[in-house]
Amino acid sequence: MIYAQILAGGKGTRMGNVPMPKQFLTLADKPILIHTIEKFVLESRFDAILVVCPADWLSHTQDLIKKYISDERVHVVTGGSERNETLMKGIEYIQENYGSHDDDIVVTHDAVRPFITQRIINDNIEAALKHAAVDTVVPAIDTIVQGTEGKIDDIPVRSTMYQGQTPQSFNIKTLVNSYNALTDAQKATLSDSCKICLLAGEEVTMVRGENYNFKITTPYDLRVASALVETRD
Ligand SMILES: Nc1ccn([C@@H]2O[C@H](COP(=O)(O)OP(=O)(O)OP(=O)(O)O)[C@@H](O)[C@H]2O)c(=O)n1
Ligand SMILES: O=P(O)(O)OC[C@@H](O)[C@@H](O)[C@@H](O)CO
Repeated sequence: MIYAQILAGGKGTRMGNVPMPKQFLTLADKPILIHTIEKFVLESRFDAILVVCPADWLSHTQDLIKKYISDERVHVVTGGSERNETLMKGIEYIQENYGSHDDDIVVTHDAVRPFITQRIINDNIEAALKHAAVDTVVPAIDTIVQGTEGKIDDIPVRSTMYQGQTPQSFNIKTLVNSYNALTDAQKATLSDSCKICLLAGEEVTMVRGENYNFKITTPYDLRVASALVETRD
């Protein structure tokens, strides 16, 4: 089975003083989350598409999906307090409702990356059918500087540096086994999901992202996203 999981369980604190978590803010004519779901329902190979949202936004999310999306594969699930807890809640839902098979894969995506393309989704599915873990990346444009307490520790060779995006896609069994093998201290250091597998010693394959597949994190990002939507319409 091939699943999609759209991670929409965050609060969007870096978006500042807005009335709702950023995934529900309007971009052009509809919520950011809906733009993202629309890209996923176009892919017919998904058996189910989970939208994992904050507990107190469950009925709002269900109402939005009723209004904008008519696809029976879409299900709304309650997320967790950390991003990877949200991911694992979605996996629990999959295993409880559809069972567990060795070749099951999941394509996970940030709800707040609405400019994902069909090419990126397709490349993730193809790669995850062959490899246990897959990340979507773009080559670093700026030089990456590593530092602590105001001083540079290292300036890695830029040609080996990438910026991680989503989707991040996994063989579900590998993901669950890797997550269960981590200590709480390791879990606390994670800023993405591919590192779950990396820390567990699994190989993680890269597929090409796009610069416009950026994450809407700050008010600046929302302005850029609004400008992009307008020029595309
Ligand atoms: N407990 C969480 C935290 C985050 N996310 C999702 O992960 C994606 C990327 O995370 P990020 O941009 O960090 O979102 P927030 O955690 O909402 O933002 P912030 O860190 O500014 O509060 C978002 O779609 C967000 O909804 C999630 O599903 N569950
Ligand atoms: O660290 P942040 O909370 O900004 O983002 C967490 C994830 O969303 C992020 O790691 C993926 O989008 C990959 O970059």
